[in-house]
Amino acid sequence: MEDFWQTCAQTLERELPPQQFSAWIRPLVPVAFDESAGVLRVAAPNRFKMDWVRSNYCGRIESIAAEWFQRPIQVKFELDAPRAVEPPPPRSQNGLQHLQQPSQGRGASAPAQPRAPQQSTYPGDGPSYNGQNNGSLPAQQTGPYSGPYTGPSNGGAQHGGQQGSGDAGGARAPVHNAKSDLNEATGIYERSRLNVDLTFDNFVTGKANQLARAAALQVAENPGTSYNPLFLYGGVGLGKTHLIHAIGNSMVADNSGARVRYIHAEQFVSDVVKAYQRKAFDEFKRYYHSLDLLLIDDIQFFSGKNRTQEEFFYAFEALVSLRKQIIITSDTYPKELAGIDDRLISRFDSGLTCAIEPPELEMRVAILLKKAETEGMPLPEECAFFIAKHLRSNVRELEGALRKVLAYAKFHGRAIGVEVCKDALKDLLSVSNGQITVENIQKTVADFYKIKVADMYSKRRPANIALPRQIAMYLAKELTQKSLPEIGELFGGRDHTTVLHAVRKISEARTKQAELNHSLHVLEQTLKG
Ligand SMILES: Nc1ncnc2c1ncn2[C@@H]1O[C@H](COP(=O)(O)OP(=O)(O)OP(=O)(O)O)[C@@H](O)[C@H]1O
Repeated sequence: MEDFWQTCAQTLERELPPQQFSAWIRPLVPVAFDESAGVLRVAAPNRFKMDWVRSNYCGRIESIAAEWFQRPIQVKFELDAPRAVEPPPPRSQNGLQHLQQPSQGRGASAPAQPRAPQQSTYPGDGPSYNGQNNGSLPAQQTGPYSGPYTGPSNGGAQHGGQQGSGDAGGARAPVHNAKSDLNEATGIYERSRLNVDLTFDNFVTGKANQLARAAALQVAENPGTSYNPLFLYGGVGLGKTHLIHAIGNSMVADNSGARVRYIHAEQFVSDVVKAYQRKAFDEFKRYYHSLDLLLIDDIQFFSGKNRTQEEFFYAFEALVSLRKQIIITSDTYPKELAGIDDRLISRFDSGLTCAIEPPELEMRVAILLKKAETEGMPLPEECAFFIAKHLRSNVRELEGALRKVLAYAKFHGRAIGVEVCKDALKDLLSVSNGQITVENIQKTVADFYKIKVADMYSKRRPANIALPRQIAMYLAKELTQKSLPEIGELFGGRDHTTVLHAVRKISEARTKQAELNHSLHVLEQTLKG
């Protein structure tokens, strides 16, 4: 594995600009290689990097691995290093009321003078800005916070594969003249961190996301006036990030002068940390409060970060009062967010909150067909159905599977058909089929609702048992290949109509009850490991 990783790293080092290689590939550590399953596990130092690397480099690493091992290899990313620590709120625990003055305590050890965060361990650490600070230059600080807001911080956005990044979150501070250079040299996409590839045009719509898409379009057409904030939530890989980039791209297309900024919440935390280190909150505010559109992704990362929440609160108030648009994504709906101040939660709730659900079969098929077409390798419909039937959880997983099938067919010189899909996805399919059994579901749901597993088969019908049992039946139908009678049998010999009733009831209820839907997401993710 080490030999492979060395070769892989060398290959990528040759292929990528040095900043990208240092920022994204160098920090990766191979963890284990499961020879029989053909699965290589690789650790990334934080979630932001993990997601980025997964979205942008996974395919390439897998193809290098396929060449090296002479067979398809699946690369799985996982988290490695501890999370960042943000500065304390200025004076009190309850955060939002107290703005300026960094506090004492841990913060007291922060530098008295602004300095370049060269030793930064914050999660948003990224590469230097588009090669302008390539590491050979000494990091200099011209003003307390001159970098990120003229040449914005690395927000984790994806610019058509051209990863730009700023100093906030970067391993180094901007060079002395970065401000003027960046103003001239960087275009709108570098400033906004928008990914030009994520648009409304290539966002496939279905029941699962039509409301969210309609709201997003409405907001893109009438920013600041229709729904403010727009709060989109849903499980991993369901298209939240795609949709908010689409809004940003649409707004920029309509008005190239619009001040748009996409930022991942972890990066915002990192910006707060830097503003604190450099005593540069004025500049921080000037930048964030002057945007026309702020797109902030995965707000759940603000959990427990009081100072960040406070700064965000002020940015929020400033922008909304100026009728500037804010769009937020999260893995859950506002009231369910843990460790977030109530005042923020009530503000998140004050605009429009929309869920994005896992895609239904037809939508999964449509997504696969569209993605394959974009790749220039049309996929026969029966293959799209085959993949979509077996992989149900999210779009990212579908994309990964499609990449595998296309690479496998190319590598083995075979025409794409269901047999190729079966071979290419063998490991993936056997893992997911093997893991999720009805027994597994019964146990997981019973644990989740704190009832006995035996209640899954019993005839008892109090509500606190009946509902989890119906949920378990629903999940059994969704996540296994069992028929309704088979499921009924495994639930204490119940009739298939009882199972059908449960499946219909839960699938309808989850579209209306956000809390239930969230619990189902958690259960689905748990079961899928
Ligand atoms: N409806 C869709 N149509 C086309 N592509 C989609 C759709 N939904 C998601 N995708 C693609 O799936 C991938 C994952 O989507 P995205 O990153 O937007 O998910 P997310 O909900 O933000 O996930 P996370 O919570 O993990 O950040 C992206 O490549 C995105 O383009």
